[in-house]
Amino acid sequence: MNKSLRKAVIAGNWKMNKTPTEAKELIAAIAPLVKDAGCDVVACTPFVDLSSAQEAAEGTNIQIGAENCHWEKSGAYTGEISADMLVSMGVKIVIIGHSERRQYFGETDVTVQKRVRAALDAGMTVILCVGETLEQREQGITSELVAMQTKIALGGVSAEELKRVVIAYEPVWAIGTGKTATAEQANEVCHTIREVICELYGKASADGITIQYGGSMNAANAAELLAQPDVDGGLIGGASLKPNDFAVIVEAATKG
Ligand SMILES: O=C(CO)COP(=O)(O)O
Repeated sequence: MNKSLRKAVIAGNWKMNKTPTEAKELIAAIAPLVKDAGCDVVACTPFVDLSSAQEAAEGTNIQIGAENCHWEKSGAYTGEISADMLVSMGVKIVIIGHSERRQYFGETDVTVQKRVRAALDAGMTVILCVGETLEQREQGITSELVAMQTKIALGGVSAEELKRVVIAYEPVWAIGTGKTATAEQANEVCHTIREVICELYGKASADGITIQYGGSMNAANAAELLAQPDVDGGLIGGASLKPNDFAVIVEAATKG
């Protein structure tokens, strides 16, 4: 299907950056630069920044999202935040399964699946992250690995629910390293993910799902990555903290 019929989504992942006051300033700086965006624009912020970011985003086309959520609705889970809590404050988008969660906080494919379930049950849209390490790429198992991560994460997700899932392909070796996948590498894996979706849900779902690339996407390389036929957007770390760079990426998605 023609890529232009799919929704392009550029999402910032602020990671553990910015205080609430700084969040407000950053959203205020980004908003005028992206107001004419021809794609969805999202900023996923630390939990403590959500309120101030939402306040600053009011009346703009920027949607505010979270970076994680727990799979239970409530309970004895010290330090955790549930999807219902996010929804109660008007947050409708959440990143699940980011490689930094997998790498540093014991996230597994199974816990990713549980979090996806909880977020969808709460009515949220999920940005599901998958991607291989350098070692896995060198072993030649990228396709199998990414297919497996995708299949497990989406276990039990219906075709209807899938409409609220965006998949972000983020090669671990390209995150925060300045090392970007080539446009061909990015497209190849995004295409593989689309084939997995086709296998699981059929062609209409595969044609309709938004698949992002993430990993050192910046103002200089965004246009080439976003022009690829299977790359429908980006999940942006470092460059999402720089208003002008982020705006250039949004502009590239509008054209791509
Ligand atoms: O992890 C990422 C987005 O989720 C990518 O981070 P960088 O853009 O800083 O490489």
